[in-house]
Amino acid sequence: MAEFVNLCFQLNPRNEIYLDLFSFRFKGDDIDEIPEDQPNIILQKLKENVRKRKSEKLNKLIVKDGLAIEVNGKVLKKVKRKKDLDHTQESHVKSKKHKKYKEIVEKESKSPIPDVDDTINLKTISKKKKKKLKESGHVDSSKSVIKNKNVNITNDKSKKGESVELCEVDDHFSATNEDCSIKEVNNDEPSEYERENVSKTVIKEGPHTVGNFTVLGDYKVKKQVKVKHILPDWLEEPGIISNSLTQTPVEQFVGLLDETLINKLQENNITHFFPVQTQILPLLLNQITDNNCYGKDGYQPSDICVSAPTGSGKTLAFALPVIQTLLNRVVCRVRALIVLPVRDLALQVYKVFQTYCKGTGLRVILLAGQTSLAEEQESLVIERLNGCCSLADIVVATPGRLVDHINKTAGFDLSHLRFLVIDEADRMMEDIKQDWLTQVENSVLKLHGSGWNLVDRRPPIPLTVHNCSTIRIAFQKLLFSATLSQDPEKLQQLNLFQPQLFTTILESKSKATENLNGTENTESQEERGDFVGKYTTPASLQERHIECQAFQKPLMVLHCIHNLNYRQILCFTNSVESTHRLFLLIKLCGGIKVREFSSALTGTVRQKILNDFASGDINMTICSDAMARGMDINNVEYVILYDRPSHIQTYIHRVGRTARAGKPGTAVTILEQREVCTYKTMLKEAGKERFKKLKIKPNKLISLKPMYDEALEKLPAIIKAEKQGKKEDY
Ligand SMILES: Nc1ncnc2c1ncn2[C@@H]1O[C@H](COP(=O)(O)OP(=O)(O)OP(=O)(O)O)[C@@H](O)[C@H]1O
Repeated sequence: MAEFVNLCFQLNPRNEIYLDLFSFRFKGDDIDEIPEDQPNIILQKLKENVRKRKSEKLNKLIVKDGLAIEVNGKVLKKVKRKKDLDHTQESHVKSKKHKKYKEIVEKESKSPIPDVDDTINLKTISKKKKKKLKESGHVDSSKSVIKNKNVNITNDKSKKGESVELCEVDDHFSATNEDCSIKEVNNDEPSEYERENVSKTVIKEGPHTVGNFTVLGDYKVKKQVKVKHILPDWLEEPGIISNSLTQTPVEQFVGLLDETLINKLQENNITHFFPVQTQILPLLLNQITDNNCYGKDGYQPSDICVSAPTGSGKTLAFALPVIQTLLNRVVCRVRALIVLPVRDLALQVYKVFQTYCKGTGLRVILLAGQTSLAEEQESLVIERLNGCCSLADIVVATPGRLVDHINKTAGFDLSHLRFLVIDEADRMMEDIKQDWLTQVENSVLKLHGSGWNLVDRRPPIPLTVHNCSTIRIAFQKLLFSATLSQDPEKLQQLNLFQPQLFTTILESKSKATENLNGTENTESQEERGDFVGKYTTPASLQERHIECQAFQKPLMVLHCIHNLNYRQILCFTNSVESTHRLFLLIKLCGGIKVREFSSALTGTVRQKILNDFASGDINMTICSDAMARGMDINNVEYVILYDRPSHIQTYIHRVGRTARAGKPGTAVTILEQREVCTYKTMLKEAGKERFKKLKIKPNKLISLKPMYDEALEKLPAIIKAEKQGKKEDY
């Protein structure tokens, strides 16, 4: 019941209490009108709340910043500074209500409030009065001075941006003339937290007299709550990966990296390592033991989380250590599992593993629905006399197919898993709800045999001396993404063990850290908390935006193609439908080899489009977000964001299809006027403060208009025909 009463109060912002309960109806501030014989609990609560609110409001009878005054629930907009308020003593009106409130507040808060005699009450200056004053010439329209014998309010509008409006002052605008000691009456003692974290800045100017007039003091009370980032140490102090792709020669890794792998790198024209590789490779390679079952010195190795820009070479950063760790394996078992959100991506990573495993004897299998489940099962497990044997050392899979195999493939055994790599980890966390991770963990972390085990695979437990006494088979999770969430709550879902974070931070911050030469001060610590949830884009990426009206968006794409001569373009839309429509339109206009790429196409067709694009047979691909994440397409020079993405993560991944591996690239976002502000706010999340706008002269569009209009005319007929099943094969 009490909650219901509270609700009533919350619902009515003007402090008018409507309580229509048990057919009693109370309205307004007159709590004394509420009959005493009503249900006690309601009445008590009701009265209590009225008092509380009134006392709160009295507290707010304050000349606040810019003199925004709240009286009786009404916010009086801006009455300008105290110097504009020359109140006379004669304008002082003793307010009965004020007395009544004072009693209530004193009773409740036991803290004195200014005596009414010491206050100046600025009585109602209604709009009507204002009008009358205006009419009678008491108001100077240029300066909005209300001249009155007693009241003289000046609103100087001359200052730019300070709109001034005199509003109705209903009841009581009170302030003392003696010592200007209207203070916030604080009924509640500040809590421990408030004492520590809320700093109050009071800027106060005392009253002074000008002739017979007393000018009230103005003061501002600003409460500033210091929000402290309280993060676990591993998130608070990550390893920093440089955003500029400075390179370390591969030769420096001779001795650490197996010769076979160094040769393979050279075969693939990789002579230098990128920062993410320089950072992660030694860390993981140093954990390799003779028997790859165990971590270094028998300890369980830390899980690793990496957040580095798109195209910075994350795939090799996990592929090389995984392959090298497994090089000496004797029995073929599934020891590395790489999970990716979509099939195309899984296929891409599978190809990288195949390249570097060739000739090593390690077997890599793709479980992503490329072939039927039965075919995948055949390639995964073989039945021998002594039971099922694994045919794969490394499995690259999508979560759906992986779960299918865990549940349906006899002999698919993950109990020897050494690495679980989760690529595009933030996207994969969304799929956690599908429970794939629990299923994998259940398959991996089961006890070997029963009773006491010398080696076991229990879920991660706190690292204590006692827990270290049993040797554990190493099981390490490696998380990679360009937009890895650093939200501890989300990461918690992944059951990480002693995790370590490596992240790229915004340039200015890294410089600040560099300047400190490794010594930390308070400032750098504050900044450190700042990069949580912030993402970086490749240093070689140029970002632009075009502002236009909604109907002009296709014209802007045509402008990029025909006037700016953009080629090797990936153009992102927000849906499969708009991908198709835009594709038809661009195709009808001609002048460029264009294809569409979306989840509506089969895997084989999608692969063909990717290959054609990479070889230059196609100059433009219109796509949905199916291509936004992780896809490493050779040759992308321009990315056009035809529709504004709703999240910064989507933006980062889309624009990250170009400017990969240190190559130059340009991303252009087409925005409707109304979207510009949201776009800029979104980009500020990625630390972007400067926005470059592509200005397009109207006459540049005129030449494109006939072509565009003609295409638009033809479009409905084509779409209609398609709906009737007459789909043209492009
Ligand atoms: N050290 C290197 N030298 C030259 N090229 C490299 C190097 N490492 C990786 N690459 C190339 O850079 C491209 C991008 O690599 P990769 O796909 O691993 O990036 P990524 O960080 O995973 O990007 P995304 O976040 O978009 O998935 C690939 O074509 C890869 O072959």
